[in-house]
Amino acid sequence: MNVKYDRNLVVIGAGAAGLVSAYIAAAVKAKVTLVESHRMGGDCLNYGCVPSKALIRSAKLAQQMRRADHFGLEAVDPGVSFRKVMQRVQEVIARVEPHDSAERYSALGVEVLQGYARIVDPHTVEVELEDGGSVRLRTRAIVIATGARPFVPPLPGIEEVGYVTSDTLWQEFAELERPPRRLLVLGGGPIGCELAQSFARLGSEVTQVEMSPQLLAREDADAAALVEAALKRDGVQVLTGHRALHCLRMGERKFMAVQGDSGEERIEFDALLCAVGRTARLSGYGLEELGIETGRTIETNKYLQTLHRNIYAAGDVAGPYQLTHVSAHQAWYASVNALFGQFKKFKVDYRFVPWTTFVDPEVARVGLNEREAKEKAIAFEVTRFELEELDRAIADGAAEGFVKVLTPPGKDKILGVTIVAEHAGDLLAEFVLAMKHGLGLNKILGTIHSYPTWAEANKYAAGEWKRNHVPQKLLKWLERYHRWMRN
Ligand SMILES: Cc1cc2nc3c(=O)[nH]c(=O)nc-3n(C[C@H](O)[C@H](O)[C@H](O)COP(=O)(O)OP(=O)(O)OC[C@H]3O[C@@H](n4cnc5c(N)ncnc54)[C@H](O)[C@@H]3O)c2cc1C
Ligand SMILES: NC(=O)c1ccc[n+]([C@@H]2O[C@H](COP(=O)([O-])OP(=O)(O)OC[C@H]3O[C@@H](n4cnc5c(N)ncnc54)[C@H](O)[C@@H]3O)[C@@H](O)[C@H]2O)c1
Repeated sequence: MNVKYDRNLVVIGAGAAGLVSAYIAAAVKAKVTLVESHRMGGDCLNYGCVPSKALIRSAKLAQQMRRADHFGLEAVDPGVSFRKVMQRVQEVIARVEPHDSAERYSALGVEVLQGYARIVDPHTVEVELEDGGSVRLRTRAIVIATGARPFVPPLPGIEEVGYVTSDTLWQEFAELERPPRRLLVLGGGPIGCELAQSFARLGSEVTQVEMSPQLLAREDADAAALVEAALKRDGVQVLTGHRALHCLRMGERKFMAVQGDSGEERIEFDALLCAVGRTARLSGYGLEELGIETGRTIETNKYLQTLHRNIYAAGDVAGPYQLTHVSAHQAWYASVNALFGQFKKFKVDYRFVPWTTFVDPEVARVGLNEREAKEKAIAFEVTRFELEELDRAIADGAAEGFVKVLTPPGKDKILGVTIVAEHAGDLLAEFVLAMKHGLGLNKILGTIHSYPTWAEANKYAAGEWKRNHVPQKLLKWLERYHRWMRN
């Protein structure tokens, strides 16, 4: 049978994964349609990375103003107008928006449809258009990039007390002149930590509840301990090892009951922020009807293909990471495999995925940390360089943190790096490049780093490794040689 399609690719969802998938398809001259039901740019631009980083910037400045006396200036009360801070957040979104806009993508050759997409059969996508009516698109391949939404735990009483999530807080708090007086942050992951610190710095009394024994449960204990200390310094009351039980409303007063080692306690709050993870969007657009398997995310093979081999998934809906740059990375595989898979397919490569949590100091990681190396029974050595030794960190008044590198015993190959530092996310890039291209610590040590920069910390970590691995026999021999030269 000779089947004809009107399109090579339909991409559902215009967040990081969908935008990049459509971009690549258009760049290689495929006929591609991108469907978005809500806002172009998805979570990252509208509710995630961009607004949170804009808020973090204002919060950091407020804290620096309070600490100005550490720099020989007069410490001042920043006099926060929260409404203006939130206005700036929206301005930042507006500045970034054109990068993800329908106009830009149309100009790149992508057909952009505003509407809700549903997969009717493996080659047909029906779109309920925003401005009325619907269209049916016949396509060779589909990329599902529908993202994730905040998970709200089914705690008894939570609906009665009310809550915000990363999806709603930007709107709900927009008009507040002051940030909520008592903010309860549920969750000690990246969202909880970034926002708890920011709100504390902007003037809220923040209590953060996390059921794991440490914040940022995926990171090593030494990194998490520095984050906890930093949050506490900013006034956050950190309750790790505490599980939320239920919420309670008494008139205007709102409480959460939490269970810790020392029993149950009640925390009173004015606003509750739920940051206990994000769940993939899996229903309402055809997955069930087509029998596409889902667990926490859409199940795919290593080529990002679903059960139906012409339907691919990328981004938060595919997992296992929930990061913008991983969504973009997966998008390359999904779109290239969808368009050229009949010639060659590529397995998605997760070996060198970096990530940064933008607390102050930042926590950045690539590859293994100690916790994972132990879990996987991988032999490793640890090399640490402390930032209190770094000239630039001292000059900047931020000499707190470390660069920690894991290597196989006796070898300079980099297995993984954790950095806790003011600019950890940027510092990490050198190690990501090194790991990706098989460069060891000797190569980093042999590279000139300008003085005085934060990047020197990477070189000093490599230097630390070298010092610990100088062959002792050779040193003894050199000592004898120099003695002989003196005589
Ligand atoms: C507060 C916060 C801070 C974050 N900070 C960072 C950070 O600093 N760095 C980082 O890397 N990541 C960060 N993230 C995570 C990052 O935002 C996500 O990993 C990323 O946005 C995922 O992109 P995506 O394309 O998979 O999904 P999304 O951005 O969620 O896009 C999916 C899109 O699909 C649309 N859609 C869904 N169903 C349909 C349908 N049936 N028809 C049409 N359209 C549909 C949705 O409307 C949505 O726009 C943060 C997230 C949050 C919440
Ligand atoms: N800088 C970044 O890259 C960045 C920033 C924000 C978000 N993100 C992405 O968004 C994802 C979601 O972030 P998140 O912080 O919402 O989720 P998360 O899953 O990373 O962390 C949620 C935390 O909430 C805790 N928790 C769950 N239920 C609880 C309960 N009932 N009581 C107490 N604690 C409870 C969990 O133990 C966990 O530590 C992240 O995994 C990340 O991929 C990335």
